[in-house]
Amino acid sequence: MSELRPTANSAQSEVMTLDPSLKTRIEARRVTVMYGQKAGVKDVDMPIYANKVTALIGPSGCGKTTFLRALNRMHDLTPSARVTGEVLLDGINVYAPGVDPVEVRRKIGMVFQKPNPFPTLSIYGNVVAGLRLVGIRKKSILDEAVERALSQAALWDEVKDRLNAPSMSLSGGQQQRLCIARALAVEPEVLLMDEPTSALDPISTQSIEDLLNELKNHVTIVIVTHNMQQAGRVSDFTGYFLNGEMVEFGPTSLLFTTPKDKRTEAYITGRFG
Ligand SMILES: Nc1ncnc2c1ncn2[C@@H]1O[C@H](COP(=O)(O)OP(=O)(O)OP(=O)(O)O)[C@@H](O)[C@H]1O
Repeated sequence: MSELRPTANSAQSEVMTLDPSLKTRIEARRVTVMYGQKAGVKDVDMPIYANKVTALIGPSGCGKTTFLRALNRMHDLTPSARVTGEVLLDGINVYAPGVDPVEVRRKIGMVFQKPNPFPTLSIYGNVVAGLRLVGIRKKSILDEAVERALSQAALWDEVKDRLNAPSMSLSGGQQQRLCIARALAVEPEVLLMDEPTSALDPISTQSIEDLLNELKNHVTIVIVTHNMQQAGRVSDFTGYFLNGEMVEFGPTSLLFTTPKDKRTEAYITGRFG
């Protein structure tokens, strides 16, 4: 049955016929993540296009987060997890011997479900944390990075007069935008977002959703969401996962209106999941 599997190549060539200007930033090839004897995701092929938002959707436990974390080697930090297959970032396999996982995570940053600013650091201190870690000390460079990253995260105007205030003095939505600014400060190429609005109120959710549309001018975005309406609002491409497999991938507008697979159709019409 493997010839029926939606491969990155088949999905890719079809999508690129629709828009030949698309540039592939990441290509996942046969990515499998095992937790002990159990597969979290199996043989996933998927293209991630540059400066687009790609949503990963599917019912709880289908492997969305597992796949997302495979993209920037986050599973290296989970002793029970083992990843096989390839993740090509601009053509280079991030799992190849000699590739530094810390550098991979600088290029492919991550924002988590719950806002997690460093609680003992100020707003400014949070944004520059990654830059300080790599030895950048010059105040003018750090100041510039703070203004740029906070502006990109649509937080600058709200905090520019209190950059030294504790990060925990911000609202939940502002804390999440601070975490986005922290991730952007090191100028990643890709930003992975794992249900970034699930802990936020509707107004903060909307401000993050509005932000994504602007952010994709600077960075490629992959977002896990269990909210199909959100995927429809924010994403250009969508991958539908079920039982650890990627069932279907395509432009969001097509996948939501004319899904090719009966299982995708059942999910998006609410008959399942
Ligand atoms: N650290 C782990 N150890 C063992 N099994 C795990 C681990 N993390 C996830 N799993 C299993 O892998 C499968 C996929 O989980 P995953 O969290 O990726 O799904 P998900 O689609 O993101 O779910 P949700 O929408 O509920 O967050 C599930 O069966 C889950 O129980």
